[in-house]
Amino acid sequence: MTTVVEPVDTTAVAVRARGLGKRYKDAWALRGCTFELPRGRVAALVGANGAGKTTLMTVLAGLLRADEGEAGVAGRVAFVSQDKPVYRRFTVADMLRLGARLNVVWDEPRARRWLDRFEVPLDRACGRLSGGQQAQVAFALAVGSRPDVLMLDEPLANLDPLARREVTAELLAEVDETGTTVVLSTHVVAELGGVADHLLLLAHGRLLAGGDLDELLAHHVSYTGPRSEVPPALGQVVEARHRGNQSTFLVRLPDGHPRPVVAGPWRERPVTLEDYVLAQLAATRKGAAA
Ligand SMILES: Nc1ncnc2c1ncn2[C@@H]1O[C@H](COP(=O)(O)OP(=O)(O)OP(=O)(O)O)[C@@H](O)[C@H]1O
Repeated sequence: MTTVVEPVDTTAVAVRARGLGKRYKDAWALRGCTFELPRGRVAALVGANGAGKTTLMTVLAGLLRADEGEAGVAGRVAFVSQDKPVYRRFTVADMLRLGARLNVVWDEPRARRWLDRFEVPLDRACGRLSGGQQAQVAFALAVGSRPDVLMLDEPLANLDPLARREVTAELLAEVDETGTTVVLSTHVVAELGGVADHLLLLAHGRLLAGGDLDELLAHHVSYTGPRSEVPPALGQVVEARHRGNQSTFLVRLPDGHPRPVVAGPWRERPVTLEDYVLAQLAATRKGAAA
């Protein structure tokens, strides 16, 4: 089977995958992956360990050949891998010079601004920087290359809580300023609220859910009430939790029905990204064990 990673020619779509699959020897790490990511979005790529996130990003970035299906990316891609490679003997300033030589497009002030923002010393050898500072060098090189699509594999790992918040804020500023599309894989789902506006959820190499985050969350609701085997309204139960006399259900509302109104003692609350992702991950883990 042939796999093509080719430029996407529509103006609205930044990344497209059609039936994308990748296997390592006989084991499929990614299978039947189909989605379109509109331009200018920040997509959270989430899934359990081994779900296929790194494989998907590496294939989309054109660094790994897929075994089936097609992938397309509009424009230039920058990919910051999980290990955030920097040359240990090079100073940060050397890395900037390298960025200028290796990239077709290079925006030095943009890269320097990122390093200044996170107080990374330009004259220090990368091997003498902390893990978080090395990550900042890798991000600075990526944003300096002015990509159309920026792929970040676990950008928040190694960063302290304040740096995590600041990095996500900077990424949003990048998107606003340049229209860059961002795909970021992460396990730190709680910190993506207000950052990601699109979700790609992988489980066992398959795309379990994908699409506009607001739309997806608006189709789900959480009910808490007296212990019960069933929720108080129609819908597909994504997750049921029972503790003592209390039950909590995360429910996907049926399409084409008006939103149900539930009466006391049941309480209804909107579903957050973290609720949704944790419920989906728990469901796939139970499914796998069954
Ligand atoms: N080079 C490789 N050779 C063989 N199998 C691999 C290789 N790389 C990944 N895999 C397997 O492919 C599957 C998907 O791995 P991948 O690294 O894409 O997952 P991930 O979602 O990024 O995981 P994590 O959250 O732990 O980083 C896993 O089962 C993994 O063991």
